[in-house]
Amino acid sequence: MDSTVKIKCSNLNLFYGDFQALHDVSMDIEKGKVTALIGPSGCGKSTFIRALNRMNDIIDSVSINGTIEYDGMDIYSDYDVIELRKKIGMVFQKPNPFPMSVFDNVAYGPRLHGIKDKNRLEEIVETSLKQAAIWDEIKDRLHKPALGISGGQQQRLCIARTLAVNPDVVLMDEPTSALDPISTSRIEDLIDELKQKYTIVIVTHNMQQAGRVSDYTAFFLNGVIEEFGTTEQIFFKPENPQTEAYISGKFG
Ligand SMILES: Nc1ncnc2c1ncn2[C@@H]1O[C@H](COP(=O)(O)OP(=O)(O)OP(=O)(O)O)[C@@H](O)[C@H]1O
Repeated sequence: MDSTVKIKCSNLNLFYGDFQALHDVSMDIEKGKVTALIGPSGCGKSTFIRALNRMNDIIDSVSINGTIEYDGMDIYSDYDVIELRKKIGMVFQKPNPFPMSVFDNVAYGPRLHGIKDKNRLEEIVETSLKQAAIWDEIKDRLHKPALGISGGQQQRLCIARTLAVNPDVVLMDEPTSALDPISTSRIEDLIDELKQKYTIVIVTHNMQQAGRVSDYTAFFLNGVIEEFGTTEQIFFKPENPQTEAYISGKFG
């Protein structure tokens, strides 16, 4: 496998019962870059991003064929799902902190993976909150309930919680759709910083956001990748008329 490819998806078909939600999807996700998934509602973006860390496994009706390789290993046959989700973390559309303190939210994953030493946990919590650009705002409220902080802070806390288990890839499914413009802009700045260390895949409905944060963009339509390329090419020189129509706001 090409060493710049972090995740290689080949001829992926995904079904919910009889309904086929993804058709023959192939995509190379490049290491250390941000890849945006765009397309109208119901075109399969969330289904695809959830396939990358096997979040669809929890849905009984789902069946999949094709392959997804992460660092050259098949995620469906070579990985234990817990280990896979540690390496490929996920941030959801709505901030979903656990009903516990800020500290315990971030320490949750490391504890689950066997870290018990108090000093080590404190170190991880601080580093993760710093990486998620929320430490300064929250450092005096570490032992307060996470549900009591603002929505934008909760989403950065959820990013910190994802980073605390030292992932390699971070999947973000519309991470700013529930946030105000200032919180959105903070998360976008954060994505820019995080890509120095992580490979990021982001689903977004916001075209400006895709343009601002991503290096590569995939345009999905009816469960098919209509076009995939550098964000610059997709936005300024789309080859497919459907991509052009979507980007210029003619549908979706
Ligand atoms: N659990 C499920 N069971 C059955 N069908 C589903 C399930 N989840 C999604 N689908 C269907 O699969 C298709 C793709 O849905 P998906 O959520 O992946 O689209 P999307 O592009 O992320 O949409 P949106 O932008 O609205 O979030 C849709 O037709 C949807 O109704």
